[in-house]
Amino acid sequence: MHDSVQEIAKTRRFLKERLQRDYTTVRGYESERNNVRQLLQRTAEMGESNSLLLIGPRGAGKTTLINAVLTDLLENKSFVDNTLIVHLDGNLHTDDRIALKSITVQMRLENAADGKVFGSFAENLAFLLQCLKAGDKKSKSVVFVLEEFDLFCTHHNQTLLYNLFDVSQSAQAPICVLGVTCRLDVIELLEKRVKSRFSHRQVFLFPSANKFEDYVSLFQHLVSLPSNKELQAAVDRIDSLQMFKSDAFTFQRNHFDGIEYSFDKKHVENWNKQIGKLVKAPAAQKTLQMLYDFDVSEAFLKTFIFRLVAQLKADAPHITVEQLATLGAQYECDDKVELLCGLSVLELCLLIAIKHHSSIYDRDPFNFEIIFGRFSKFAKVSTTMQGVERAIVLKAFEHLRIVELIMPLSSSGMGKVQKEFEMHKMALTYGQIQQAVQRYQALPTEVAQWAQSSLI
Ligand SMILES: Nc1ncnc2c1ncn2[C@@H]1O[C@H](COP(=O)(O)OP(=O)(O)OP(=O)(O)O)[C@@H](O)[C@H]1O
Repeated sequence: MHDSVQEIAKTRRFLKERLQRDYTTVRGYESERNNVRQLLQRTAEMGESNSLLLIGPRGAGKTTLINAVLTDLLENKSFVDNTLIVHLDGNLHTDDRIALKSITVQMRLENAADGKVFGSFAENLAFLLQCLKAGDKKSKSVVFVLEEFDLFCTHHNQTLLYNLFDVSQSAQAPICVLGVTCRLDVIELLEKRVKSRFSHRQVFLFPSANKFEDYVSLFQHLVSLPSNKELQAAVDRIDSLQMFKSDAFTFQRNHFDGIEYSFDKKHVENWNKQIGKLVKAPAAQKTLQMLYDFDVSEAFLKTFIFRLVAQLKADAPHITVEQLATLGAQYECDDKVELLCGLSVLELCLLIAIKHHSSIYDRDPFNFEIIFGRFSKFAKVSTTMQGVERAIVLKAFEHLRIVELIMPLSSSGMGKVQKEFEMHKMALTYGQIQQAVQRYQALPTEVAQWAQSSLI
């Protein structure tokens, strides 16, 4: 066999890396991509300042689109020479001071700014931009990419946004501000003075649903291995982008380093042949159809494949139909039933008591006392539950509430009503309890019988 242990390890690592880090191949969005590309080009080549918001739902491919455009532009030498890219993220740069510090670092101007005292944010930013002007040569352009743009709107006075948009509107220095967000109403979040400085250029990304055949070929593409030539191109593309990003964002860099990404030709052939067979198998098609119905997005498919690829090992060197089906089944299963199967027998007994109470009293609310009474009747005649103390049963009842399998009727009652008398309702269907009883491992027979009976 050509599938040596090393080749399998390499395959697994390569496929995982590609799924995680190949942000450069974007499918669709042609016009949106051109739009962003032209804007960046104009900033770099003509020194125009611009601002633009890229808006779309989570996982729509906004970041991917920007990275793909940047990678394209990196092939152009004048763009590389004339441009600096600064990445900011609303989740990381939670206030303007942190953001400014990061901007300074990413522009590699810590030394120039060291020891200087600035009167205002605007002064500081102006200084940084001024530093980019070298003698009488034209100034370098700066592209600011603001991920989670909406979070910057919550900063005090929106100072960063105000200043960036202000510069982008005046002729101080060529900058391009690209905001990325999933909030459609983001414009409404801007203060009046900020809004008036924004160019109101907005690009919306709405993912169009793939056809099922395209979904299957995408799956096949993502799990197939490229030939060695294509492989090198892919690795170079990813690395060139990483190298270009400034130091503050190089934490992901060089992941590809130290690994020789060349595969044995025979191994690639075998692997791809096997994948070709896999996607044609009816059982695999069924699983893919289920995934397609569940979520058509590429982001979801990639996560699924990642989990699949992670299972590759020396004694399981191929992706099989069975693995695909088992993993797919996990998306179909009921999480609540899984949770019920992890409860203790006592907790499950309480749920059975609740179920009996609900079916007798037409889903009337219940409290601990009611359920304890019902449980005690069963415990008296049972061998496994006899002698369980009340305090322990109360603890189990409270646990059911913590994991939200039962819910208090009103939160206002808390504190006033003693906890044993607080009314609750069930957040489960009878079917879910029934399924859990059937699937629970080593459940005492008497408990299972009690769950079936309608007498108690
Ligand atoms: N059109 C597309 N082409 C290629 N990959 C895509 C596309 N759409 C989504 N993806 C994939 O989906 C995943 C999420 O994409 P990305 O991070 O770009 O989304 P996003 O819109 O920026 O999400 P968020 O709002 O969470 O930042 C990535 O793995 C990306 O490769």
